Amino acid sequence: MQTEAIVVAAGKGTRMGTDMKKQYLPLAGAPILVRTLQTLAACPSIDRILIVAAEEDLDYVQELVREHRVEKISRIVPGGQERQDSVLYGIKAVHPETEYIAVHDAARPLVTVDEVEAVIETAKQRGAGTLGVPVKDTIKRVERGQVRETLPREQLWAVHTPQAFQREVLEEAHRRSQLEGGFGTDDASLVEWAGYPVRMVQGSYENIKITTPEDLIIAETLWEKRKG
Ligand SMILES: Nc1ccn([C@@H]2O[C@H](COP(=O)(O)OP(=O)(O)OP(=O)(O)O)[C@@H](O)[C@H]2O)c(=O)n1
Ligand SMILES: C[C@](O)(CO)[C@H](O)COP(=O)(O)O
Repeated sequence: MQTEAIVVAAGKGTRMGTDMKKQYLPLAGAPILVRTLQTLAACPSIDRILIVAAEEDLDYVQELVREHRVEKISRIVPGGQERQDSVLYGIKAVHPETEYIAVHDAARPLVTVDEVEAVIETAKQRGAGTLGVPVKDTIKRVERGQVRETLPREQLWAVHTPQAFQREVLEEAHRRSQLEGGFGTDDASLVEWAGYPVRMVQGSYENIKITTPEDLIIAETLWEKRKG
């Protein structure tokens, strides 16, 4: 059962507001993308890693992989306008023998090997799984500044990556989304929309997505704490 990881790294990092795209900023001395790739490469269940990067960054990413001796990299392919497009281009480029695909954000470098392994195992057992954590805040739905409702927190989870799927399930969800105009900020939502069940795997609150400048400070602190 071969598993390929698709690492999406083709975003612009607009909310970070730095000149350098956030996936290339250093986290404890190495680029965030490299930190993410190193963890995935250490996962026994992952056979290959495909990187999706912006067209203009393809040579730079190739150089990063070489310089940091990242293992298991199969291909580096250009991404698209939205995250969903980048994942689709990745799916189209996976190795023909791939049976399971784990999609992961380059911007989540704090994921652990155990978390990745747990999600892939879930995909193998149940077809589709995502990491996530129960929300800690009370969540309200707001329209034009007016609170409309307070959602039942016991049912709400914040969703992380990786998200892992049987290859055919992910392919069908993306194909149908493209044909019927479906849009999702994650892959699990496309798979749900296509009618497949998705299992939630509880992960860690540390698996943050580096999105705004304070996330980088938090990530540095967590990284240092792990080093002991
Ligand atoms: N067209 C896109 C958009 C996003 N991503 C990737 O998807 C992950 C999650 O996206 P996000 O954190 O929102 O990154 P950006 O889109 O870069 O951020 P922003 O919305 O602030 O521009 C990131 O690893 C990002 O590089 C991608 O591969 N292709
Ligand atoms: C996939 C994701 O990281 C799950 O939380 C998230 O949906 C990405 O969203 P973004 O708008 O691209 O940051």
